[in-house]
Amino acid sequence: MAYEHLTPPAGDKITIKDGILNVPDQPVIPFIEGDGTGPDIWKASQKVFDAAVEKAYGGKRKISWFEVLAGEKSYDLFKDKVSDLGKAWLPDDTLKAFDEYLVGIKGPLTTPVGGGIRSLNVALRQILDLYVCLRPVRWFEGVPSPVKRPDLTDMVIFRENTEDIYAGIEFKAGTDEAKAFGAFLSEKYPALAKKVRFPETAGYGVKPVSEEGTERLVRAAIEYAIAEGKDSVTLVHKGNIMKFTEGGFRDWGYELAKKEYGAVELDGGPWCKIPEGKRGAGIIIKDVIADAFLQQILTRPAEYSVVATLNLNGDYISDALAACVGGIGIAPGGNINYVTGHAIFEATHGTAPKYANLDKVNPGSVILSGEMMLRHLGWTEAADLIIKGVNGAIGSKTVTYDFARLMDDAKEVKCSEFGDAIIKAMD
Ligand SMILES: NC(=O)C1=CN([C@@H]2O[C@H](COP(=O)(O)OP(=O)(O)OC[C@H]3O[C@@H](n4cnc5c(N)ncnc54)[C@H](OP(=O)(O)O)[C@@H]3O)[C@@H](O)[C@H]2O)C=CC1
Ligand SMILES: O=C(O)CCC(=O)C(=O)O
Ligand SMILES: [Mg+2]
Repeated sequence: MAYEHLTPPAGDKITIKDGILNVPDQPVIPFIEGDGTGPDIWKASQKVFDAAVEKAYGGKRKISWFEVLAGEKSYDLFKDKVSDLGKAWLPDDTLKAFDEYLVGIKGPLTTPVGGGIRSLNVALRQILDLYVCLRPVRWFEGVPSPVKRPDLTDMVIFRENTEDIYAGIEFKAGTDEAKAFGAFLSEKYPALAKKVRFPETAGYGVKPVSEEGTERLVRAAIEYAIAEGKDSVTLVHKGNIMKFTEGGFRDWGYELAKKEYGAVELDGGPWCKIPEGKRGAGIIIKDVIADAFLQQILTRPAEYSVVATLNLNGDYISDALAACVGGIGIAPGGNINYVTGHAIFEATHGTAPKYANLDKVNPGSVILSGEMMLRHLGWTEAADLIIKGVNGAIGSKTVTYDFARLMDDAKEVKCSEFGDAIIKAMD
């Protein structure tokens, strides 16, 4: 099927075979600029990516950027041209491009609170089945932080990205759907229906969490720990209260570690360890209840390394951990399906609308998301240059407002200037 409104640029497709990506020298990479501060951030970031690739490969490799639309820019363009407004927010062309070219990157997209459209960010993850939301959290020397030892925080979050209460199965209070759901409960499960304190005015949410969904997420986390030489994978859940969803996540996670990696219980369990002679020998699989985890990331961060968790917990944990190492101005991520090869890299933060078009915010999260993307593609030299550039810019205290307000003697620069400082520091 041809594109309806888009024309792809010259370049080649990234493909996957037996789980290994094949990356041409001029890959077409679709991107969404994003809403709010997205355009400012994207402009600064793209310049950094191109500079890093040019410097690393001297013209032998080059990204062929393919702008695809979603969010407000798309809606404004297509709202009068389509009968289904959902397709104005997220056109089929955009989905086709991410599907066809496998790996892409995006800026943040707005989601209204309460009513209005459901999250386009979540829709992209669900439609492309990007089951891992990978969010590394590390401290860059010199970044101001509210904790005493930010250097002790070095974690990688594997957030399940397709299930949980986050999937958006909800019934609004007072609607026929909510009434039907309440009636179904009363009829089939009268004891449970009694637990709904105010049935006449209750809205409902459904929280699907499956064995398959848990297994593929936990498998990805353990594989990462093996590949990167990490010593533990921690399952973070609220399984004491939500026994068959969050508790299921914990139990299925441990079972997978035993079944596929031969992990054996330590001191009667449930913690377990992959024994000598097996792939991943020495890795400990442990678990912690989510509320305790949120205080321990402040009090004992060094005890955690790879973290596997459910969708909503992962959302909260991402921002909390990002704050420990300097805030969401510098918190990258990637949404990945390791089987099909589909991936969309994106920052942890949102559109920060009050700063839109001021050329003010920190582009660091999208720049580091691009760094993750380049590393994911095997373009390690370009990725390393971005890290060198970020370290150099921060080291010289040339930073955006979010860092500058917490640093002594910093030179506050604009979003675009921070990108330029990163490029300069690549030399
Ligand atoms: N994946 C995505 O596309 C995401 C989209 N969203 C959406 O974004 C919208 C706004 O959400 P909101 O809750 O305000 O969260 P945001 O992450 O957009 O912003 C919250 C605050 O975080 C700080 N911040 C955010 N981005 C940056 C940056 N690049 N540099 C420096 N500081 C930054 C600012 O703090 P300060 O005020 O202290 O300067 C900002 O006010 C919502 O519609 C939400 O749904 C949210 C998260 C992810
Ligand atoms: O989709 C959104 O608007 C918010 C998503 C979010 O906060 C996240 O994925 O971290
Ligand atoms: Mg979030």
